[in-house]
Amino acid sequence: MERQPVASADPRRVRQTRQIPKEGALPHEAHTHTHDLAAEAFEPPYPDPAPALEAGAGAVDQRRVAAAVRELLLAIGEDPDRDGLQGTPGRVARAYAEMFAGLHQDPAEILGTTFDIGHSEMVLVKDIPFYSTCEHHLVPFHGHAHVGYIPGSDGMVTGLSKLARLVDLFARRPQVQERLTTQIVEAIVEHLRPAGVIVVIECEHLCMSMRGVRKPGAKTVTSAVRGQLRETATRAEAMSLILGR
Ligand SMILES: Nc1nc2c(ncn2[C@@H]2O[C@H](COP(=O)(O)OP(=O)(O)OP(=O)(O)O)[C@@H](O)[C@H]2O)c(=O)[nH]1
Ligand SMILES: [Zn+2]
Repeated sequence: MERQPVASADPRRVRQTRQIPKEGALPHEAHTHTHDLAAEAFEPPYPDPAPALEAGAGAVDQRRVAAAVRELLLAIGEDPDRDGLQGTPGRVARAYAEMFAGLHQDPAEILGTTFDIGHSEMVLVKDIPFYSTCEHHLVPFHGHAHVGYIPGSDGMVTGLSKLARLVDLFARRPQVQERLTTQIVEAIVEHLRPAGVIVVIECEHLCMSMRGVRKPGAKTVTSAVRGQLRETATRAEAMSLILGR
């Protein structure tokens, strides 16, 4: 399979990697390297840039991510050259390419598939699982999205899977839950021109569970509503469908 081009590495990073001080280095850094650290940072196993799993992944500079992860490991007092960590910068780079692919995707491409079936009642896809990354701590937040809309007067609907793809597109970015919620709503308003839209998101934020305030299980619920779904009766119908498990 043909690999996606990866943006060229920033030469400043190469120099920076070369200048890792040896004097005063931690004990694990004391052993002699028989090869250039910079070259090592850009060769397999760090990184072996992943083929783009999906649109957008190829636009993440995996070589630069790998070099940064190597620095991060050194900064926390680890030895990036020990068994077990040698492939880690490359792995993280490949994972980040996937986790942040949404930065480089266009919602218009997802919502371009529409069908004129003359449907004018609410369509709701609920319990869409997703994983995102908290932009404050770069740890995951995850949960479920519920996406509903009432088609516009032209009766145009989109494919059901496209609503789930739209959630992933915005989730695969450094995010806060509130922005994730409104971006999904705004994309549907812009591209489907519906009569109404509702998005409800329920999440657990690992930055609140595993560190900091340490409240595992606490759920954050956000909603964004536009058009006819702001009206009391239609909103209540949508909420009862969402909450009815
Ligand atoms: N509104 C909002 N806040 C978030 C989200 N994700 C994380 N946060 C919060 O961002 C805040 C960052 O607060 P800071 O005081 O700058 O960072 P901190 O010292 O690490 O805060 P603590 O998490 O309380 O330890 C925290 O209260 C997080 O709970 C989100 O999606 N939306
Ligand atoms: Zn956080």
